[in-house]
Amino acid sequence: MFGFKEIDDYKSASILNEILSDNPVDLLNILNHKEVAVIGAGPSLEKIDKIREEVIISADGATNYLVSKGIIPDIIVTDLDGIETFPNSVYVVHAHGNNINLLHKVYNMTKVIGTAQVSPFGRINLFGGFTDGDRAVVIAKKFGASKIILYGMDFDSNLIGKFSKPYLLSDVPISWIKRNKLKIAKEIVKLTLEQNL
Ligand SMILES: Nc1ncnc2c1ncn2[C@@H]1O[C@H](COP(=O)(O)OP(=O)(O)OP(=O)(O)O)[C@@H](O)[C@H]1O
Ligand SMILES: Nc1nc2c(c(=O)[nH]1)N=C(CO)CN2
Ligand SMILES: [Mg+2]
Repeated sequence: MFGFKEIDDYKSASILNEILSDNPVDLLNILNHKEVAVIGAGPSLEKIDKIREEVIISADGATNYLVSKGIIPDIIVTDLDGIETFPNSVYVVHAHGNNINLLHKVYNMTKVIGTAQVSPFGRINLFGGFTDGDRAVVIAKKFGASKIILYGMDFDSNLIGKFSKPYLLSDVPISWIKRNKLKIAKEIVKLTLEQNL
């Protein structure tokens, strides 16, 4: 559907594997039995009033807005094209065929877990999920969150939120690719939140 090339996904994952050091981050310790807020970069992001949950996970571009408001996420899930500020959070960095040129951003991070959409190897994990937002939900669920609350997750919107990419000055009409990415994200979030594991 999107024309992503598996060989490029492997290339990106291999480079990330080389960049990462053995630096175990215990996601279970952060997330198990916790109430978790997952923050996306939809247009409603700027309307967030208060985040009451114990743990905050931001999805890529949403991080820039949160940090500008003085909110430092505990965990940042990113494919590197939205994030432009690097607080001392735990990062879950996703390598794929279209972000090889952005992997240098990992040098700005100290606590990093690598993921990719290929079979796991070395320091590369495969937790599931597709976009940064739904992967954040999958991770929260996998590592034992007791409750997951979504903010800025506007899957049916006709707009891409302006914090999605650093170069956007306002919300913009949704592209074909983003609409279809959000469709997949919505389905994964629904199925993940329905799970009673
Ligand atoms: N209307 C929306 N616009 C942008 N993001 C949205 C929207 N609704 C929900 N989101 C969620 O917010 C997350 C963070 O947004 P961002 O655009 O930075 O994500 P991304 O997954 O890195 O996307 P991309 O593939 O464009 O790099 C998305 O992954 C998505 O799950
Ligand atoms: N190669 C490639 N893989 C992806 C991409 C992408 O843009 N390129 N976007 C994703 C969800 O945002 C998930 N996976
Ligand atoms: Mg991104």
